[in-house]
Amino acid sequence: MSAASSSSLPARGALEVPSLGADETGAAAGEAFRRYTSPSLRRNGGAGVAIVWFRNDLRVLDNEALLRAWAASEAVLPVYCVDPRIFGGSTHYFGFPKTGASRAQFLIECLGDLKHNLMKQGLDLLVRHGKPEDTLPSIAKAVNAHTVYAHKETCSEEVLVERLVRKRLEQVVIPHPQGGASNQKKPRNPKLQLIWGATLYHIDDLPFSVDNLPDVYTQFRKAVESKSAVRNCNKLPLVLGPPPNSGLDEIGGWGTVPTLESLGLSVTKSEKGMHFVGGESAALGRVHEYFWKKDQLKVYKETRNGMMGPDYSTKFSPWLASGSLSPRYICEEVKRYEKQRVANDSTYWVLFELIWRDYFRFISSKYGNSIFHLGGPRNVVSQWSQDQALFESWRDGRTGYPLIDANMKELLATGFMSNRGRQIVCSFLVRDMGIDWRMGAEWFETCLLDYDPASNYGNWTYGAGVGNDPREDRYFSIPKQAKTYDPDGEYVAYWLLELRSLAKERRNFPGASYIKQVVPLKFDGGHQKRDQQFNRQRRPGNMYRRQK
Ligand SMILES: Cc1cc2nc3c(=O)[nH]c(=O)nc-3n(C[C@H](O)[C@H](O)[C@H](O)COP(=O)(O)OP(=O)(O)OC[C@H]3O[C@@H](n4cnc5c(N)ncnc54)[C@H](O)[C@@H]3O)c2cc1C
Ligand SMILES: Nc1ncnc2c1ncn2[C@@H]1O[C@H](COP(=O)(O)OP(=O)(O)OP(=O)(O)O)[C@@H](O)[C@H]1O
Repeated sequence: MSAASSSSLPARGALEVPSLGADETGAAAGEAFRRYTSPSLRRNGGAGVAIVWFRNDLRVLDNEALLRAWAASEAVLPVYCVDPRIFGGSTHYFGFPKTGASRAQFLIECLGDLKHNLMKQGLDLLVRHGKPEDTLPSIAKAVNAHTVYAHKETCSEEVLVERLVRKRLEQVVIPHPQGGASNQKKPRNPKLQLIWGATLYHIDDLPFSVDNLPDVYTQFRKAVESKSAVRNCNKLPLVLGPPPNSGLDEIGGWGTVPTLESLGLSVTKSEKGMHFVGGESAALGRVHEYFWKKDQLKVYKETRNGMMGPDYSTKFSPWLASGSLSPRYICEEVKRYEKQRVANDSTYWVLFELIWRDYFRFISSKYGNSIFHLGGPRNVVSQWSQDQALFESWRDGRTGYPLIDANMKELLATGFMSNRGRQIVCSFLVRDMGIDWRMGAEWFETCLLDYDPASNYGNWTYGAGVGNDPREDRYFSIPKQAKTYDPDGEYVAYWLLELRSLAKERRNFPGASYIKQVVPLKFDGGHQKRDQQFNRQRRPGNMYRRQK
């Protein structure tokens, strides 16, 4: 399938995703909220104050932590901690910025929109700069919160923070709220209540324990599709307010959503490509735009391997990663579309891809830190280089291969790259350059708007041939990929101006008209045969050995 036509991106100026504008976006979000509001929902005897600690779940719709807090209390306090480890820290091995400026900007927009949507529900968002384990206990003490509700994460950095928050909350003492049974009225500690909510399929509904998760994706998918059901989205009451009426002044009021400058970051808005608008409203707007307005869902499977413009794929990933969009909401919209318009392979395929996302999330739980280690979950031993000059030529889009360079420039300029592009640049870095795959993964961690540890490291370990599934060990031939997915060189000429004047068939093969190639390709002709030969050579026991 070739890439979408260049007419889908203007030659100058970035295209907003969604491209609806504020009014239409607001209307689409409002309509979604109306559909999911149930006026008959009532608090069920809740007492006292509950805190919602927002993490990667920056939404109001289908946010179970928020709803559980509402049901269990008389007043809800939503809190977000601007964690210096996330906004100021570095990646683990190679010290790149933990969160690049583009993603920070996207998250700031998510927070602004979350605050807005919470206010519409009679609440607000308390924003604090600091580590959750330092800030949440003092907030809990000030408002006498009996519980902190939050979504459960799976990777060790986030799990460590959960552990620290729990421990520090145990050191806080609060009085018991009025009205409980008399034997429960002694002072107590706020509890941390963690809720599973990032995946399409709930972890409790899997037909196996996470430790017994199949290592082959297809087995996982078939099992959940046949034996599990996706839960319904949680309905919202008419209002979620009020917030607590005392204690907030003591801790300095609601605080403000940070700006890029306040985080010591700056970003130059790209003149090209896509500009993603952060926030739950934009996310709901994008679902409306892609499914209903542009009616793209029915052709998704045919277009999804494209590289140009907003509509070859859903572009839901940045909102899914920040939690501004619930995968269950997407699923319900797919079902609604299938009823009202058409059901075909394409409508199903979006769910197929969302199951990949689930799969990597569960894999991160099963395999723990090994998804971040050089040998990956299978502990594969191999020779890797950390050649800085080669890595930088990849990072900056100066390899001499237009398809690689265009993709890397898109990533740098916009924080996004297509799935096709990601597979190609990953294969090039690890197979043709022989560079330590973690350098690539960490650079993606810095740049991607949709960075998600499980999906990023899961896909990189697959691409590097060290993933949990030994059969996933593929070499992507650059000439073959260029001919198939960018036959007229539209994509490379969009990102590399110097190629525009060349004949279409030469843009991906410019020879001396373009910069010198930094490495030869492992295989550059007779692609099919060579690809297979390469894969055979890399099987364990030859280039790869398994560690005993
Ligand atoms: C090396 C590499 C690194 C990646 N890093 C990330 C990452 O950090 N975060 C991330 O969300 N995705 C990552 N992906 C997966 C995939 O490239 C993106 O999810 C996808 O390109 C996002 O665009 P989209 O929303 O238009 O996807 P669509 O094609 O519209 O797919 C719909 C949704 O399905 C999910 N999905 C699709 N493909 C995958 C996949 N291979 N793995 C997991 N989920 C998938 C995503 O949530 C996506 O939004 C990576 C892929 C590779 C090869
Ligand atoms: N959310 C995350 N994003 C990126 N990396 C993560 C995340 N969670 C955990 N990691 C990585 O998991 C690894 C955990 O490191 P840690 O030192 O705790 O354990 P380890 O297994 O001994 O690893 P190492 O020996 O490589 O340091 C690190 O590579 C860390 O960066």
